[in-house]
Amino acid sequence: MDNPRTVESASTDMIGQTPVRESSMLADIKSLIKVGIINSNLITTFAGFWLALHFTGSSFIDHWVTFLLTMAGTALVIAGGCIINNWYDRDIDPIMSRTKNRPTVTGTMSLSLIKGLGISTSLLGVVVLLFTTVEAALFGAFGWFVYVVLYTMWSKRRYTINTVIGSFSGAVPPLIGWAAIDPGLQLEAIILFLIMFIWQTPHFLALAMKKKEDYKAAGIPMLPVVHGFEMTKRQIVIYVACLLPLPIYLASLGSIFLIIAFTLSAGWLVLGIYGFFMKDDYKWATWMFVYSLNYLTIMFLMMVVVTLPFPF
Ligand code: HEM
Ligand SMILES: CC(C)=CCC/C(C)=C/CC/C(C)=C/COP(=O)(O)OP(=O)(O)O
Repeated sequence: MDNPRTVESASTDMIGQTPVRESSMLADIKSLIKVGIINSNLITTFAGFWLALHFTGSSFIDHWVTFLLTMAGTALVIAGGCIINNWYDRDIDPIMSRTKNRPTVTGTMSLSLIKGLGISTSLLGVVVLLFTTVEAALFGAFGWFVYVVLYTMWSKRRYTINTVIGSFSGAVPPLIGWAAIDPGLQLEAIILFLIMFIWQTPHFLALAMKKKEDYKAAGIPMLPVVHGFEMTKRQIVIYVACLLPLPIYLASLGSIFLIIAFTLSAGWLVLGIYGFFMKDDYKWATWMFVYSLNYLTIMFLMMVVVTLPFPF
């Protein structure tokens, strides 16, 4: 599994000195597991879990242990995948300003410890999910395999469709949450998967535009590096437009949700099209990236809010 372009050890620098970095172990761990991405993925996992309760007429109180196992198991599987992703990318992360302070680069944690942590955390996560349903554990293992093997080790460094491949993994957490309650899934579960699958490309391509020079220096064939900004902006707008009709399939969540969902999607599309008239592509890409995070949070939290049992 070793990466041929591996830095033998990040624990010492060129003259054998261990680089010292003013950062706590906690900061290193948070950076290693990509805590920001985990937190957001747990929102979509919980939305899947909650809507499965809603559509099967089950009560949260009767499933609070399953809830804890689902959230813990999913967090562990994603954390394990992110740790191994960082371990594998230790040769390119020093080149990119965004990733050069990770412990896999600075050497504040040993690479063997990081590799062991990644494998054990991943395995623990799948085992914990097995205590919910086998299907939830299988979805977790699938998402891990796509992220670590098909995205990180295979497509990320070779093809511009790496983002599409990675999107299969990022769209899995809502299915983990749903399958923990209802292993057979329902149409609504597939719609959650599709929203996440489509959302990730504009989310990431906006970031890839901002970090184009970093990715170019690291030799990563992200779309803006290979095909430039105009093609990337067109792809972003097409993907955002594809999000527009999806809430129709969640009409059973009621008119308040539909109005909010359409407004969110239409707003993102208008901002996307505005990008063809803006002079500052970097400012536009920043707006699109920030909008993507708010879109995700509001959309999935609203799915829970509109299905809360009243009175609370
Ligand atoms: C193809 C799939 C995806 C790619 C390539 C991708 C890529 C990235 C990258 C490179 C960053 C910057 C992280 C950093 O600078 O450390 C980021 C940030 C972020 N991503 Fe994504 N991401 C993807 C999917 C997702 C998914 C599925 C979620 C949540 C459900 C998500 C949520 C976030 C959040 C919340 C941030 C900002 C917080 C942070 O920087 O830690 N991403 N993404
Ligand atoms: C069940 C399961 C494991 C789901 C995966 C959820 C998840 C981590 C989604 C994000 C996918 C992704 C491609 C992140 C960016 O990695 P990157 O290597 O491009 O980011 P980097 O450059 O910041 O390291």
